[in-house]
Amino acid sequence: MSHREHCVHRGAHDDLPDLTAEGVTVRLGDRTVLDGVGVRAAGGRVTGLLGPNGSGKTTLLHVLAGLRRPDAGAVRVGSTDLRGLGDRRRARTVALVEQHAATTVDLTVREVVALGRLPHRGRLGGARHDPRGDAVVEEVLGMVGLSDLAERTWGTLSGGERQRAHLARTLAQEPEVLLLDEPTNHLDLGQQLRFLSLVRELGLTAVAALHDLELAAAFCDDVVVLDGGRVRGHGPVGAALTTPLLGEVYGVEASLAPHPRLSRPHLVWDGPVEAP
Ligand SMILES: Nc1ncnc2c1ncn2[C@@H]1O[C@H](COP(=O)(O)OP(=O)(O)OP(=O)(O)O)[C@@H](O)[C@H]1O
Repeated sequence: MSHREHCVHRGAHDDLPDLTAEGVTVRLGDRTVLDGVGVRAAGGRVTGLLGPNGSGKTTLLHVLAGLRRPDAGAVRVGSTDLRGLGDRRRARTVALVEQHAATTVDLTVREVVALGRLPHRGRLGGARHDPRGDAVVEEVLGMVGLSDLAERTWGTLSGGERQRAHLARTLAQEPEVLLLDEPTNHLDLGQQLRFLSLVRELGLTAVAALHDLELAAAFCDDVVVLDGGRVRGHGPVGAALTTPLLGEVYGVEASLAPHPRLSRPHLVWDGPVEAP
């Protein structure tokens, strides 16, 4: 059963919602970190959030997740404004796999993943009530390939296993939109490819901040390129990642070329842009 099918709040024939941000501005101290950012992450597609260090990716993800209130602008999932949702409803709508999520080392993997069920727990006669909780936890552990490690304590996991456990905890929330902040940091190449393949297979509306443009070209349907808190490029990978844009934003001579064997683009770079 796919993750999409087991989400009871979504009918089998419903389209997945778009995530849209309009005019999002965030000021921190005397700096404008996001400046009128407009983004549309299309339902069921994987959108890469790109941009150099400090361009505003993490700040935008926090706004998209409803964890940071922007100074101006709004975020919607479908037609629902995130500002109108309480914490529990919001957590069932949009969920973020954070870059440096802290976790208590003594918890087992299963207990960590079960934390994702908190927004689904109601109260029945004073007791916590989540009739589907155990089944969902088992299912998402299986999806990320951690069923065999479910009883291991957090402190004993490798970096790649922790990334997958964080993803499983987020999937246990059963969000409609999945946000990921640098999910492949610290993973070896094989783990990077498996992790992003898994994200694609989920079929959710997903937004992933990525530094690796080759991974973005390979796994994303669309990209948003931020620079200095503004959107510099937005659209399908092949149309958005142009040589002039890569030169202006990243200061590199690079272009997308057809992959020699696969029907997808890959990134070819020559080096830094020559100084004029
Ligand atoms: N509390 C703060 N006060 C002032 N400036 C801040 C604060 N937090 C972040 N910033 C600045 O906001 C800008 C955007 O930061 P953000 O972490 O969103 O960028 P990023 O694109 O995710 O960066 P990286 O790729 O390096 O992780 C940076 O210049 C950062 O220094």
